[in-house]
Amino acid sequence: MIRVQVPATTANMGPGFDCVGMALKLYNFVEMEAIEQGVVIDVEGDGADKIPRDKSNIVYLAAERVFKIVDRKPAGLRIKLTNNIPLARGLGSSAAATVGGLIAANMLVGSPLSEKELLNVATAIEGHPDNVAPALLGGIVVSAKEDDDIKTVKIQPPAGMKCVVAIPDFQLSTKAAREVLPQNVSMEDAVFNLSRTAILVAALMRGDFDLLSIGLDDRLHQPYRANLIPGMKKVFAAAKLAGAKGVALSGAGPTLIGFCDENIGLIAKVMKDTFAANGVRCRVVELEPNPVGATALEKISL
Ligand SMILES: Nc1ncnc2c1ncn2[C@@H]1O[C@H](COP(=O)(O)OP(=O)(O)OP(=O)(O)O)[C@@H](O)[C@H]1O
Ligand SMILES: N[C@@H](CCO)C(=O)O
Repeated sequence: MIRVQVPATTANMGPGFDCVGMALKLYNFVEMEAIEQGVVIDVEGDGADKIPRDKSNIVYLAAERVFKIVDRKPAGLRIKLTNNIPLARGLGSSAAATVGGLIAANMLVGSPLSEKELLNVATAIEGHPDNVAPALLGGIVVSAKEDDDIKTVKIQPPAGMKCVVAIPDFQLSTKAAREVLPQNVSMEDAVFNLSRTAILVAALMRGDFDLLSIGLDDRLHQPYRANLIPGMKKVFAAAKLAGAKGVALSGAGPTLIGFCDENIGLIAKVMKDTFAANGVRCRVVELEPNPVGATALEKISL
């Protein structure tokens, strides 16, 4: 039986749309074993009542992808999912499921695929690398797609960086949050995001939290998604007033994330209160950046 732990991730980090993401210390677990026949899927935890237990399950689909690539397949498969990452909230639940399925299936057939190959397959499944790369590699990962090959640069999260996430009680699928984005953007907005992404990466590498305020600014996706998340701009403003060094939409939302080095309790409170004042109930959780990516916890040969 294979057991894999996969971290949650916060993608984009403001301007780094589809190319920057960071792993967080919150985990899903994927267990997988070969059985004599059939497909058995058990799900516990977040979304257990919503996640399919048949061959449309994305963990199963990821496993099938590996079996097809390596042309080796167990007769039957048992999968158990234990989920702590909230579903469709912007914390990389689908990336964790995909990465967990790929790693477990690869191990089940003797690990023929390298980490790099798994990353390329994971990105092909997800459509963009910003969640799957940090889910697999840990830390903060900047990714660039070169055809089907993903180039990555991993940055260790700066010492002392803390995160607070405000997770609304409604779901927002990535698909829906991408449908509101424009097909084209102006040169001015493109340059705005280029400069902010460069500053973001410099700030993270230097551990310069004061640069985060400008480095998390974005014009490519957050302004368009604001209408889907009541109170988003007000929560951003309140968190900054309370001491957050920067704030962003986590992934495709609706979760909002604040970055700080102090005052985390106050920032968490104002984010929750400001969401509530705008009619959104949310759960606020303090989460640390995670230097470590997906990890195989044990491999037991039966
Ligand atoms: N553990 C899981 N097992 C099977 N399917 C899952 C699992 N976790 C998520 N999913 C599927 O992925 C969907 C959510 O993916 P989506 O990309 O919309 O959001 P997200 O990954 O949580 O957020 P984001 O990509 O913005 O960080 C769920 O509705 C479900 O269909
Ligand atoms: N970069 C993606 C992350 C969510 O999957 C987006 O913002 O749509």
